[in-house]
Amino acid sequence: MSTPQLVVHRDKELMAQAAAARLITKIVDAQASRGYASIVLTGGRNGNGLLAALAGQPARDAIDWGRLDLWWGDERFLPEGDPERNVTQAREALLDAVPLDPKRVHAMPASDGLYGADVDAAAAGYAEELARSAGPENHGSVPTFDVLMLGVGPDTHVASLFPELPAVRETERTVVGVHGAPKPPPTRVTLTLPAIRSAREVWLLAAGADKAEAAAIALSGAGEIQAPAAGAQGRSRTLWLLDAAAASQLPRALYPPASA
Ligand SMILES: O=C1O[C@H](COP(=O)(O)O)[C@@H](O)[C@H](O)[C@H]1O
Repeated sequence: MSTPQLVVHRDKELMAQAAAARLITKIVDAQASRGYASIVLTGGRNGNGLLAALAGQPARDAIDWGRLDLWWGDERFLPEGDPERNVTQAREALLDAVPLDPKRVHAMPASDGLYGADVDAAAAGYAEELARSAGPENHGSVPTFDVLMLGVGPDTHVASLFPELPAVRETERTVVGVHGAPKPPPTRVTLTLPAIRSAREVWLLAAGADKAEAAAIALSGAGEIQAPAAGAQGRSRTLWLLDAAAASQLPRALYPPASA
């Protein structure tokens, strides 16, 4: 696993713009080298902020949207089209405005979908969908994600892995149902830490003063059961993208030499 690298931006607007530019470059590079890119989206304020910033960048046209696989790190288990669903918010922020191939947009199941209200069956179904897209080099579990993005909650949760809940302890399955999440809605679907750690690059997005304590805890050697963000690492790179407010409680030793 990779050691976390930090980039601190002046404020959340600049962070969203810079992260969007970084993502465009990653996608274009992956498409140039192997024909397609595979990205995992996150919900929450920072994830949606990045997508909205990307929607406004002229360089978005450099992406071949039809050769982009989109997956989700987690989903709030609600009916299709519910405004609180991460996919609904992502569609509004960006996805409805670009020519994606619908077959490559892998939304997590809704609570009125194929699996009805059975969140554990929905999680198993998404795990199967991931496995079907995996190649031999992936050992049959999940495809190679070029970039997997995660918002960081004020309690250090990432995806729907909340401190101390069973999902963050999962070591075998790639996707699980979450019951009793402390943040509404209580029922969710989430990738597990093993699935997250299969990504080439993991980017953690944290902007705002309410994320400062979480960032400091996760980056100061906390355990992943107590601080799930601490366990989110990519195989090649783990990148924390912060604004100054979210970085304000970091130990000085961690502060990156060049901040923008
Ligand atoms: O509920 C969720 O929260 C986290 C963090 O959201 P934020 O608004 O505090 O940035 C998000 O990453 C996750 O996808 C979402 O389901």
